[in-house]
Amino acid sequence: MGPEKILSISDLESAGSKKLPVSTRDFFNSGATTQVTVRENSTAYQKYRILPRVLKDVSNVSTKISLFGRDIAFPLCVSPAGLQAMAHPDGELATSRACAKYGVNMGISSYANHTVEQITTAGKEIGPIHHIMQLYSMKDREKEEQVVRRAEAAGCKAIFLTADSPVLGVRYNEWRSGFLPPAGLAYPMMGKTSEQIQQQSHDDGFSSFNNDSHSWAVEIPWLRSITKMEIWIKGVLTPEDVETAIEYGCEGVIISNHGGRQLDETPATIDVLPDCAKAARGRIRIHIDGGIRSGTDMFKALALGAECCWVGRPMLWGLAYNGQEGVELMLDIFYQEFKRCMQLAGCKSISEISASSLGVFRSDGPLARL
Ligand SMILES: Cc1cc2nc3c(=O)[nH]c(=O)nc-3n(C[C@H](O)[C@H](O)[C@H](O)COP(=O)(O)O)c2cc1C
Ligand SMILES: CC(C)CC(=O)C(=O)O
Repeated sequence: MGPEKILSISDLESAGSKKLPVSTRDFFNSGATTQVTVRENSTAYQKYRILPRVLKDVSNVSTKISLFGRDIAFPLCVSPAGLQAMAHPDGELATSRACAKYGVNMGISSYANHTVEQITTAGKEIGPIHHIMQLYSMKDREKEEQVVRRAEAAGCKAIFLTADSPVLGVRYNEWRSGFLPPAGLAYPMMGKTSEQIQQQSHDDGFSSFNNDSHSWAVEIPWLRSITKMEIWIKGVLTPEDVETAIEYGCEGVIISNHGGRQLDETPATIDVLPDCAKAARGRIRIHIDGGIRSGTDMFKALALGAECCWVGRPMLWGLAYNGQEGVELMLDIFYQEFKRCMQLAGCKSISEISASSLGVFRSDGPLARL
């Protein structure tokens, strides 16, 4: 595909973004207001440095972790992101096939351009894969219940309840470039078309169907009453909310600020991860997304207490670059970098990655141990 050499996720970002019209590129790549959080999600990783242990036998490294009762190839999955047909006509089908080929799991957005049945089938035709279904609390409870029931029937293992989006973030870049969901696209899980979404007010758009009076006390018991799937909360940034998720019996949380697309000036997810992991004390699964762009970022997130990393935009760049093959390339870059990082840091298995592998820069002083 083209003369470019795509070696890193940053190379893929350039090559994939180049293929997109400006308004689509802005919709995918940018975030809320001044985009402090979008930037910091990635740059915050530079506070941390890896302290390798040397002269260790790393000839047989295992990168596997177990998730939803099955080993996945390495601790990276693809976050639920809507409108993947805008990046490539095959959209979520291509993503699902690439994830299955690579042995990792995939999140399906409620605003996918294909149905949950089509997406899960596309992946399973290639190889073993688990999917999770992302859900917004909706004003239309019947519709919400339908999404949950279809996801469960299609074999999804968990609901990721997106808790950070009672209303949409303030997205100047998108609004300046006049982004509108493209005519002709459908959102079959929501039973909507782009044309119907375009009729909502400009700053509500997609989120006009979300329930802004949602609450822990209503949503979680209701979900439990209608499904046996695991319930995870996506969009947690504080130890307090980790504790609440435990109280409500949730199986996991995604430490996430929605890739900086919702509330700007929330902290980088890597910066709140240690406190959240400490609060969890092993009572709930802690995963993370936002700004993860390399194998060393993944290593740092695991060292600071995450069990698994999820990525959104890198998948969209891969799709835009070359459909399914582009997403496979994205996964391959992360896998090779992560495995090589483990070997060079002297870690033979995931359980050997810990805070003792990291140093941190505090103010202007020398590198400090964690
Ligand atoms: C274009 C786009 C669409 C997204 N759509 C959804 C969505 O429908 N539901 C959701 O919970 N998160 C959505 N997200 C957020 C991702 O699930 C994820 O939290 C975020 O992309 C992670 O940050 P990263 O892109 O820096 O890896 C979307 C993100 C992007 C970039
Ligand atoms: C379907 C949209 C609400 C997706 C999006 O822009 C987001 O979740 O950030």
